Amino acid sequence: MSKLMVEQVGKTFASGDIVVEALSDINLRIAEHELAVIVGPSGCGKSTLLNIVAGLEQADSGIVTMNGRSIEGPGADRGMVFQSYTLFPWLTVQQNVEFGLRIRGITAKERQEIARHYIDLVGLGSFAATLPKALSGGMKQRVAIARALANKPEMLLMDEPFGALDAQTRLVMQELLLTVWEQERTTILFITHDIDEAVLLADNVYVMSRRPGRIRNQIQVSLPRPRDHRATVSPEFSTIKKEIMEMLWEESRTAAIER
Ligand SMILES: Nc1ncnc2c1ncn2[C@@H]1O[C@H](COP(=O)(O)OP(=O)(O)OP(=O)(O)O)[C@@H](O)[C@H]1O
Repeated sequence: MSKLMVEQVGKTFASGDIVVEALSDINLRIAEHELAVIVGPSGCGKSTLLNIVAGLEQADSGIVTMNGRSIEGPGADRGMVFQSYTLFPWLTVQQNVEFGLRIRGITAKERQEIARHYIDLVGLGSFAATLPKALSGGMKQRVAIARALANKPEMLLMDEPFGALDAQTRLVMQELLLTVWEQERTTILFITHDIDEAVLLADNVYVMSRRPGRIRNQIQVSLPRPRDHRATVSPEFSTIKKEIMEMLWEESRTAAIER
């Protein structure tokens, strides 16, 4: 059984006279422990799909299940990391990471230990007592990842988490995510515009069509693991990247002709 099943999902937004069909007949199956990456033209409905899986939006049609159970709303079983930094500015790194555990009533000792583990895992061991304002963008996203993982989610949902970072930091964060995933093996659904990022991270890249978004292709990335940035110079990497670029280019070109 798939960890996540999205079957024939559709979503239309209507505000006043404006009706936008964001998603149409989306079908997606993500396996347990899979690192799944979604790419697609701008506005094709990637965030809408992720928000439906997160339970923040409701699909108009179709079914979304995790572990065979229907997703009805947000839950601690799905951790989210967004592009924008979402830390509580008045809480230290440690307190931010402990936040969800505190809400769930985990004892002080236990949540300190759990938080410490994840803070160390993302390489922020010496910043536990620091407030977010003293952290760089990359460090804030490390805290966001640690905070999401501390709740031991069944799945991590990541919407362009490195999109606001400079190229160098982004690379460091991609490698960090790969290391974290190798250790924790949490199932990840990750959205990006960056094809290099998609190929470097993914077990499978799901390419969406232009709006209304559908899953156009699934491309398996069988580059050896563990991976780091050196994988990006291999001939296999270039071949997969080219294949995805051509699909996306085709989508953009058709959209331009129809406009
Ligand atoms: N709450 C909303 N109300 C009305 N329209 C919306 C809403 N959310 C999304 N849309 C529309 O649905 C379409 C898909 O948006 P979505 O943000 O999911 O796309 P995306 O692929 O994530 O875009 P991008 O790559 O540019 O971030 C867009 O046309 C957007 O304007």
